[in-house]
Formats: sequence, structure tokens, C-alpha cells
Amino acid sequence: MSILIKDVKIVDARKAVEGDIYIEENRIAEVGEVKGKKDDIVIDGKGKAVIPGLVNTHTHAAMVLFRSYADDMPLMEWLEKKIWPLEAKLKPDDIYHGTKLACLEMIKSGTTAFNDMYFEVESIAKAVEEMGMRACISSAFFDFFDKQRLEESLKKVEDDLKKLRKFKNVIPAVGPHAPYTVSLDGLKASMELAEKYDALVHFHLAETKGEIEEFKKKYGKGIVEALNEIGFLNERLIAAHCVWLSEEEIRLMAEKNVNVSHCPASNMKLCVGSALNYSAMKKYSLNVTLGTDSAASNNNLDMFEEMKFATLLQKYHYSAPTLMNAAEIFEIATLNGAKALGIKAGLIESGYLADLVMIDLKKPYFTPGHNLIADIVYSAKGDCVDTVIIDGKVVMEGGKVEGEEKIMEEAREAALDLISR
Ligand SMILES: CSC[C@H]1O[C@@H](n2cnc3c(O)ncnc32)[C@H](O)[C@@H]1O
Ligand SMILES: [Zn+2]
Repeated sequence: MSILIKDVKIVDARKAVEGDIYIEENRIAEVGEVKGKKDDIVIDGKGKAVIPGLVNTHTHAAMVLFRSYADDMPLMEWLEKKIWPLEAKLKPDDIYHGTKLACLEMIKSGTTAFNDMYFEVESIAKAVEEMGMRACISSAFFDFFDKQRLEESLKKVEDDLKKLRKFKNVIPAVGPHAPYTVSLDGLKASMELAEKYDALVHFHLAETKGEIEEFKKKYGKGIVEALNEIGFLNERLIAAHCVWLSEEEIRLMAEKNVNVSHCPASNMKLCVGSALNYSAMKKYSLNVTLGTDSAASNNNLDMFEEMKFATLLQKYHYSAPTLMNAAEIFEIATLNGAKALGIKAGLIESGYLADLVMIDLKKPYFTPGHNLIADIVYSAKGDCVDTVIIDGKVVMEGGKVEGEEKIMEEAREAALDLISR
């Protein structure tokens, strides 16, 4: 079945034009003035704009179950005292219901693809497939510097990578958690497995100053230097946070084609103590992308809000109002994210994946409408999303996703049951 979107504003990182979009199967076939055929689904685009789906490159989807459970704490205390004890009680079904709720929230706020790091990959993949989303799912692990734990984890990761291959629109990945929970042997093996199974690697890097200092004390060298020595730095890697990197480390990561996921809301809320050195990343053409991190440290998955936080944080932290302008953060949240996930998406052009978001311009915050990109970044919220198409299929229409009440109810029940265990 083909879809024709008529008379719509078309906005991506390269252009803002008016016209029609024609979708055949899961790809954009034509953009411009399109006639269409008899059996097409026709969507009236008047008063609307179509943008590429937003790509959330760092989250832990099922952690929506912990939304507002532990707030106003520093990172390590938050993890060790509140989050990890609760995660120890999670069952696969909780993760399934949590991920479904996260997908619902993401679709309703214009995200079409996300990069997840959590446990129980089959539960996550099932939820993603049922919701019609696209996701990179990493089999996450900690080894806590224990040889036996590492061996067991690697076996599990390899099994998970095989299982993930059977799911449509799922990109498999390995998810070693962070430098303070995974040994260098574990990181080296992670990249080797990713290469063997043509997967990505998803990792937390340089989130706090303490992490950087501890690493130097333990290994006698900087973290990026050590990662380079073990062959960990390449285009398969999506490194979340990266707020405590030197300019030389940024240069090296750019040379190795690493992808960075910037998570400004989580960084500000957990008070990690610095802001992304975006100017240096831009100077060396490092692929900067955008993530929400989990709803336990954000506390939502709204990428519209995240775009605004990212650009405001840069301007405020570096006292530079011209830094990270609206067009740049829009490209970061669309095209750069798609590049990191290795998918041909993020532009509205023939041959690109039909991962598209139609927004309703009849909102007070889009009025009077002097500059649509500026309105999308600085004024909009996720509630402007009207219709979402992922892989050529309509997954949300007129602001509604099928079964949304039930998804919320089941996730609420799972969260309450988890807390009472
Ligand atoms: C191994 S699954 C992912 C693991 O990461 C934890 N987590 C969530 N947010 C953060 C963050 O900002 N920094 C470090 N770790 C984080 C999550 O609770 C899971 O245990
Ligand atoms: Zn995270």
C-alpha cells in the first residue's frame, strides 16, 4: 500500500519546501508535486509540516517504570541506593510493559527510532515490534572486574545477538555499561563480538569527573587512550554523555568515527558538572547525536524538549548565544542520529526510509510562524505530533496510538507491583 501526503510543509536538515511526499513500501519514493494512484492512502497535509522522525540515541526505555521514583540525587548515589536495588527485582514482563509505555511516549512525541541499553532483549524487541518502532537494542552487562562474571556475560551477549537477528527493524548491539563497571577485557571483547555479528556498541563514557579520575588512577592513562589501544574506537560505537573529554580525546574520537550521544536533561538533573564541549566536537566533525537518557533521570522521553535543552545548555554554559543554533540541533536530532544507527533515514528524500512525523501547526506556540525550524526547536513540545509513519506504516494518526490506554494501565500495574516486591 502506498501513502501520499498532499500539500504539506516539508522540513529536514537540508531544506524547507512545500509539496507532496509519496511513500512506497517502507521508503520515500518521491518528493515534490506527486499525482499518486487510485488505491493510495491519502493524508491531507494542509496546516501541517512533515519532519524526519527524531532519533533518540541514548535511553533505557523500560526505566519509565521508575519515573519520579528517585529524584534530586547525584548519579552514583542515585544508581547505588535507589535504581540498582529496584532493577534487581525486575522480571522480563516488567521490561516488556515498560518498553511498550516508552515506545508509546516516544511515538507520541515524534521519535521513530531509539538506541536502548537494558536487560532482557527479547522482551524489549517484542515491545518494539508490537509498537511498530525501529530500535537499536543492546544486550547490556556489567562484569564488575570479575573474570567469571565477564565470561558468563559474554556468553549471554552472544546468545542475545543471535536472538535479536529474528526481529524486524531491530539493530543488534552490545551494551557494556561504563568504564567503572566493565573491565578493559570486557570492552575489548564487546567490540570483537560487535564485529563478528555486525552489531553496534552502546556505552556510557566520561559522564562524571570522578569516573575520569578513578580510571587514570587505576590504569595510569586517560580513558580514551586506553579505549583506542584495545580497538574500541570506531564507527560502531555510540558513546553516551562524553562531557568530560579533553580536546585531544575529542579529536581522536572524531578521527575514529565514533558517535556521541548528548543527553543534556539527564546531565543537568544528575548534575554531572560540565557541559558537552560541542565547539571542539564541531571543529573535528565528530558525529554528535541526541538522547534523553532514561525517564528516571529526565523525566520524560520528549526529544523536542531535549533539542531545546541542548541548545540552551550550550549557550548558557559557554556564554555564547550563537552556539548550537536551531538548525544544528535539528540536524543532530534527525540526520546525525540516523547516521549513528547506520540507517538511511533523517532526510525527506527519495530512497530514504519512510520514518516521518507530521506535526500540527495549528498551535499557539507555532503562531505567528516566522521561522519553522526555530519554532520546532525553541517553542514546540512533543504534543504537536499528529501522525507518525515508521517503516512506511502509520503507527499514530490524529494524535492517537491504538491501544494507548491499555499500554499505560499495564505499565502502571507493573510499576506498582515492582515497588511492592
Ligand atoms: C546495563 S543496563 C543500563 C544501566 O545503566 C543504568 N543507568 C541509567 N542511567 C544512567 C546514567 O546516567 N549513567 C550511568 N548508568 C545509568 C541503568 O540503571 C542500568 O542499570
Ligand atoms: Zn544512560
